[in-house]
Amino acid sequence: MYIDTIHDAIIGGEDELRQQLLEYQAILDNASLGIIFTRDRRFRHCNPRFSEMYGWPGNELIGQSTSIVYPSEQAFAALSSIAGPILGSGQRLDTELQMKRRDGSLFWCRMLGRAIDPSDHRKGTIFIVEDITERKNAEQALLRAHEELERRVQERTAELAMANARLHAEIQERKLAEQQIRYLAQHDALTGLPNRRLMEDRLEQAIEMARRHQGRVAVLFIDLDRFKPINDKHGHRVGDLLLQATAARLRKLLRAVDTVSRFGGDEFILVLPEMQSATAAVEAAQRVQGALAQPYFIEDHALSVTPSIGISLFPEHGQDASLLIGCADTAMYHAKKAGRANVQLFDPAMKT
Ligand SMILES: Nc1nc2c(ncn2[C@@H]2O[C@H](COP(=O)(O)OP(=O)(O)OP(=O)(O)O)[C@@H](O)[C@H]2O)c(=O)[nH]1
Repeated sequence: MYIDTIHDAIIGGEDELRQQLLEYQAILDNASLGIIFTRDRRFRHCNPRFSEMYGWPGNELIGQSTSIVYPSEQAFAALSSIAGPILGSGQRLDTELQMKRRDGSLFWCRMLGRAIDPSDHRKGTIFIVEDITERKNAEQALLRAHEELERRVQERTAELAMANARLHAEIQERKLAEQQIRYLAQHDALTGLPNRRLMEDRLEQAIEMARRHQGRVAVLFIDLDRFKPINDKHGHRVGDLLLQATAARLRKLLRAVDTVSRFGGDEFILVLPEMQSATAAVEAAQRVQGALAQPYFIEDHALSVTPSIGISLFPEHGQDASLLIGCADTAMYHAKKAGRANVQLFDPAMKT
């Protein structure tokens, strides 16, 4: 069909020119890319591949406005505003855009354009068009797959962060539980004071330290006098409150290095490291006695209870915790025998 046009265009019938035109025509007819010539934004010429790509058979596009293959007037205007300056300056237009087939369906194109003579736009423009729908679809599928992957990674990261937070919380809970168990194993439930086991540990440590520095440790064994009648008269509950109040008073008297513990029942043991002398230990015991002898006001009852206190000293009375506790107990027993409410320093003669 294009052959006729070329025949018409050949004036003079020079064989060489005719041959050249036939060759160009063959290129256009067989190109796998769509090729068009436009002038004044109208189709002047389009090759079979272009007609096939856009669904316009034969010469139907020739003479029509090029806007007919754009999805909308706006899309056409947008492309024109980009293409105008590029083509006018002699550069090659290279763009990707959606175009419209005759049946209204859209497809993706790569469009290359160049003015035939940039200095004279009336000479028209040549456009080469490639259908890149498959590549675009593949790109979009890849993009969607990438987005999906990104979403899953984020989801998984969030899940892991939550699992991590749960794990941390569990570890924290377990640590707290362990701390609580350790605390309960080392403290007296009623008064919150260190229990016998913890006191013995601390006493061993104090002995070790004193041994290294040629120091002295005092052990004060305190037993409340006639505590049983308070229980009997006011009830066990008041007795408990009195034991708690006693513990609070003892705590107040002590230095940071000292340990006050509940040994059991109405018995308390004080471990006083860094003791200068036996006299200093006796004075400390007397201060304890004075503080405990003050009346207690518990649930409208004014209660008085005195302590009997026995003292032993490291290194004079024993080399380990159990010996020192035994000596302090013996001294306390002597305080009871001496009429209660007094302080006794251990003397080996007490054991005989
Ligand atoms: N309320 C209360 N009483 C307790 C607790 N533990 C032991 N007791 C009581 O404390 C009393 C201790 O009595 P003892 O030390 O033997 O005798 P006491 O009456 O203090 O007399 P002396 O020590 O000889 O002066 C007993 O009646 C125990 O039942 C406790 O946790 N709470």
